[in-house]
Order: sequence, then C-alpha cells, then structure tokens
Amino acid sequence: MLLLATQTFAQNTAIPSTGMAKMDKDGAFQKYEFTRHAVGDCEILIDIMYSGICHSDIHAAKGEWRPTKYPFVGGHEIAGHVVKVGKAVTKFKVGDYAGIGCLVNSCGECSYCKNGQEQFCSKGPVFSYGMPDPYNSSEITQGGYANNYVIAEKFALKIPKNADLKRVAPLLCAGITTYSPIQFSKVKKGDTVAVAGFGGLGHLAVKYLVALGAKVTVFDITEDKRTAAQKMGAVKYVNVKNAHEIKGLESQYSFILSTIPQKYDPTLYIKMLSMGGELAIVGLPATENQPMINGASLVYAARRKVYGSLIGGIPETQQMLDYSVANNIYPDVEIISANQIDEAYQKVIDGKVQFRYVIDMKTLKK
Ligand SMILES: NC(=O)c1ccc[n+]([C@@H]2O[C@H](COP(=O)([O-])OP(=O)(O)OC[C@H]3O[C@@H](n4cnc5c(N)ncnc54)[C@H](O)[C@@H]3O)[C@@H](O)[C@H]2O)c1
Ligand SMILES: [Zn+2]
Ligand SMILES: [Zn+2]
Repeated sequence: MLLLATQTFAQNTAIPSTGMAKMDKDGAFQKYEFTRHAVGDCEILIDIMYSGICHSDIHAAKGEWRPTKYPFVGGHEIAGHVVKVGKAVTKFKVGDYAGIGCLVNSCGECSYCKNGQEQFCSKGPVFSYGMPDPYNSSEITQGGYANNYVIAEKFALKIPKNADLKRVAPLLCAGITTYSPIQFSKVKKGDTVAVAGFGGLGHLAVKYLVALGAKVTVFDITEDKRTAAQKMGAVKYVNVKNAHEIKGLESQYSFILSTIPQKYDPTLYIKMLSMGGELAIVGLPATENQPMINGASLVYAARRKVYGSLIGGIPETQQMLDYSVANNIYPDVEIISANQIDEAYQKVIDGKVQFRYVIDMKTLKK
C-alpha cells in the first residue's frame, strides 16, 4: 500500500505557486514563487479567488506567538474553485467552489479527530501556514495569499454554489471561531449577551447572535463603530474607554464572547456575567502573560465559567458555512489587491477596517 502511494506521488509533479510573502520579520510582503506538493489521490488543487486577512495572520507574520518561519505566506480564510482532483476524490469535482480554513491536516486516528474536532488533535493539528505536515509531504505549509492550494478533500469545505465567494472567505476562520462557542454555550433567543472586540470576528459574532434572537451588547475601544453595531442589530454599544458607559453592567450577561487581540484585564467582563454565565475567550493577545482570570472569587461567587475556544472542527465548519449562506450571514468586507497587504495590516492593527479585508487573489500576477 505504502509503496503504491509513494509511486503515485513520485509520478506526479509538484505544483508551482505564486504568493505574497514576508521574507523576514520586518520586510514588506513581496511576490514569492514556491511549490506545493503534487496532488495526491485524495487531494484537490484549488485555484484561489479570495483570501481574508485575519488578525492571527498579523500576530504570526510578526512572530508574536512563537518564532515564525520565513518566507511566510499568510492566509487561512481561503475561497476558490477546484481545478484538479486526485483519482480517489469523491466530495469534489472540477469547477466546484471550495474553501480552506486554518486546519489542513491532523492524525485522523485520535478520539478528537474521529469526533470531528480536528483542531484538538492529540498529535497536533496542521495549520494552513508555517508548519511542517508530518502526515503528508513534510513541507512547511504556506497560506492562502497565493494563487493555489493543494489539500486533502477531507479538510476542504464545500462552498454552496449560490454563495457570494468574496464574502465567504472570512467565514472559514472568523465565522467558525465565533459560531462554535455560541453553539457550545447554547445561546438562545432572548438571552442577554455581549461581544467584546467588534472587529473581523466580533462583527460576525454579533450577526450570529442577533440571528438567534439574543439581545446583544458590543464592547470596543473606538467611537467609529457605534453606528455599525446598531445597524447589525446590537441593542447597546459600549466604548469601554468611557468609564460612565460601563457603570451598572455588573451581573447582566449570560454569555460574553471576547475576541480582543491585545492584552487586557478580563475581570471587567467576568464581573458582568450573571449567575452561571460564561465568558468564552477566542482573542489571542500577543503575549503569554494574558490573564484569563484575575480574581478567582468573582468566579466562585456566581458559578461563572471562563473557557477558551479554538476555531472549530471540519464538520462544524461545514455546518457553519451552510447555515451562514442559507441565512445570508456574511462578513462586511473591503476588497483589496495583493500589493495592499502591508497597508491593510497597519489598518487592522489601528482598528480601522470595517470589518474584514479580503484580497482579490486575481490581482496577483504570475
Ligand atoms: N481562537 C481562535 O481560534 C482564533 C481564530 C481567529 C482569530 N483569533 C484571534 O482573535 C483576535 C481577533 O481577531 P480579529 O481578526 O477579529 O481582529 P480585528 O483586529 O479585526 O478586531 C479586533 C477588535 O478588537 C478591538 N479591541 C482592541 N482592543 C480592545 C480592548 N481592550 N477592548 C475591547 N475591544 C478591543 C479592536 O478595536 C477591533 O475592533 C486575534 O487575537 C486573533 O488572533 C483567534
Ligand atoms: Zn483566523
Ligand atoms: Zn488526531
């Protein structure tokens, strides 16, 4: 079996790819030619149309979480169409829309993988960029700021044919990362809930929560997004920089989702939880010193829960995608060309994007 697989692999040729890469920590993005492994029997080749810019790309590009491997091609919110299928592929045919999020491989054998929670794979999931793939070619994965991607069909998402492709891309990370904890915490109609950090992730969280019929408060540090929050159906917008706006919000919320990307004190939000309320944290500040609970008595006092959440498994991502497209829940996007990535990064850092940049990958000429 193994011999056969190796022979098939060797007969195929590597796929040339053009991307936008940072060659070192401080350099600008520039055009970069590289190869992806040949399309295996169970794999597909996706021609990338759109690639979202997640704040995680920025943390990674700057090496804020761990040392980054350069050249670095970011991008894990990928939408395009299938241009080649391996001979054992059953889920896709040439011409189908297909998407890729953060997950591109996992062991497939542990209990998490078997339960569709590949993000928690006990041997370690493989993410779409910056990692060797021990389950496949051992190449360092490169992300979706590129014109193509080779991926096992199992990890590719089916994008419905009626979807708006350019707005689908951010659902593959921002969508699933917010959808998953909302499902996990079983938020329901009429609940009083909140979202802290009203950016790429946060605004999708608001849309999912409003669609469920929850009463949503938004917390952010800017005045610029007050009107947008109201338009999306939030009942309240709080600029946490204004002390008077925070007053009286203690013990109000049964669920708060924090997407804050910078170091902050979560005590503010834990205090706002009602009896048994849950604070789900998905924001990943660029520091190991981010406190999760600062004052344990606040948790004991009202049986509050604080938990973290990481993207979502492949089956749940497919469920989110189908649900979002069927219910017309899409991110608000600004489309940019491939040579605007550096500028876009700075605007995301400054909180100036409304609400997600998506790169039109067809602007990247070979
Ligand atoms: N857990 C996961 O699986 C997962 C997946 C994707 C992204 N992330 C992380 O989520 C975070 C958010 O990503 P994004 O793409 O939505 O970022 P973003 O930059 O689009 O949005 C962040 C928002 O938070 C606001 N903000 C900043 N500091 C704040 C504070 N102290 N209080 C309240 N609001 C504040 C900003 O004004 C902005 O509106 C990042 O850290 C990213 O790495 C985690
Ligand atoms: Zn992301
Ligand atoms: Zn596993």
